[in-house]
Amino acid sequence: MDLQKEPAPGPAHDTAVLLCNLGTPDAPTAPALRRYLAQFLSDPRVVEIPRAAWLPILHGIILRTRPAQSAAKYASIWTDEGSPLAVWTHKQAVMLRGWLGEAGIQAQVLPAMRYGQPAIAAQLQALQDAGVRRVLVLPLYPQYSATTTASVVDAVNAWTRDARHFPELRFVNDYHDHPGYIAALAASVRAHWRREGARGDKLVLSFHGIPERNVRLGDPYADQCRSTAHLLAQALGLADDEWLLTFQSRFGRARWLEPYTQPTLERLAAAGLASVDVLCPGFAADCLETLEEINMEVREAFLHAGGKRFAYIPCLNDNREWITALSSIAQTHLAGWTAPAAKVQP
Ligand SMILES: C=CC1=C(C)c2cc3[nH]c(cc4nc(cc5[nH]c(cc1n2)c(C)c5CCC(=O)O)C(CCC(=O)O)=C4C)c(C)c3C=C
Ligand SMILES: [Fe+2]
Ligand SMILES: [Fe+2]
Repeated sequence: MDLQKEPAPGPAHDTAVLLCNLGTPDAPTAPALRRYLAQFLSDPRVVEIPRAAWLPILHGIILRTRPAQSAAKYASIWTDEGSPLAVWTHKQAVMLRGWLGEAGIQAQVLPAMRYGQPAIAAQLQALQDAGVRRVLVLPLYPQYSATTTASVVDAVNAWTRDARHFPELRFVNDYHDHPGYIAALAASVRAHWRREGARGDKLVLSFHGIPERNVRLGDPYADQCRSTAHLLAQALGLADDEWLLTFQSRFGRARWLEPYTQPTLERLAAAGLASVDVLCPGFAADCLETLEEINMEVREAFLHAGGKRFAYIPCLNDNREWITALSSIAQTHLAGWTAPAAKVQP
């Protein structure tokens, strides 16, 4: 699938939604990973270490070893259509366009990636060239973090800095407590329980981590993850000892948000916890961090430590209730741009 060109632009509309996700390598190979990780890890929003100290470590150490290791992990989740993150984001853009159309809102919806392709700048340029005058930037991060959401805003601003006349812009900061998002998560957990015919002893809600220092400096991410987790547990009617919030994907040696997913599950398994259901509510689409890290690495660690049953609940992906929520989030932010013109009294 050519993600750069899809979905087809369709009839011209002057309003658009840019559906932004993190991005993914072009291929599960070491050279592709080197390009992707070089862009990703040199973003000052992602690694907040002074450039002069960080860039020699990045280029001298990390980019010599990590690309091959990460490529092998990506190879284990790659599909005929490409990287799951790209495939799902693309599908979400197509569906959102259809859902908005059903609601009487004619807007183009394009997927865009913060790192890799299709780049945010290229998609904004394509919209501008197609005559779009208003763009809603919707990052697919339910919880705001400077490492992710603000970095998308930076990429948009880098493009506007070079443009003489750019479209009117709006941004969605987060949707961590949006009732439609929480309801879609709850429905997906209930559907999983029904499919399995059983519930685990605990529902584990694993969010991507960030450095603990970022939170101390004012990043609202951790609070928003806790808020999402509580709202979801409440929607499912879970008692406090029936669920658990953890943070995954630690990078480097600094302290990140705790409790860490894998060590926590290993400790609980060793202490006799037999069965878990695991959901990653902070990821709008399945990707390396969910399919490989959680459903392969953490699964194996849990079972190895004595756990008996590890059931992974997929991300919202193309779930219809979720696309309805996404459409509602978009509509709220499009208000006034796409509403039918008000009748002017003579
Ligand atoms: C180095 C620091 C990193 C921070 C901070 C970080 C925050 C963060 N990331 C996501 C979502 C995703 N991250 C993904 C992969 C990934 N993340 C990091 C590092 C940091 N992330 C790396 C180096 C990688 C690449 C893979 C690897 O080599 O380990 C992905 C998956 C992308 C895919 O192609 O499937 C997602 C999604 C969030 C939400 C977040 C902060 C809130
Ligand atoms: Fe990450
Ligand atoms: Fe990871």
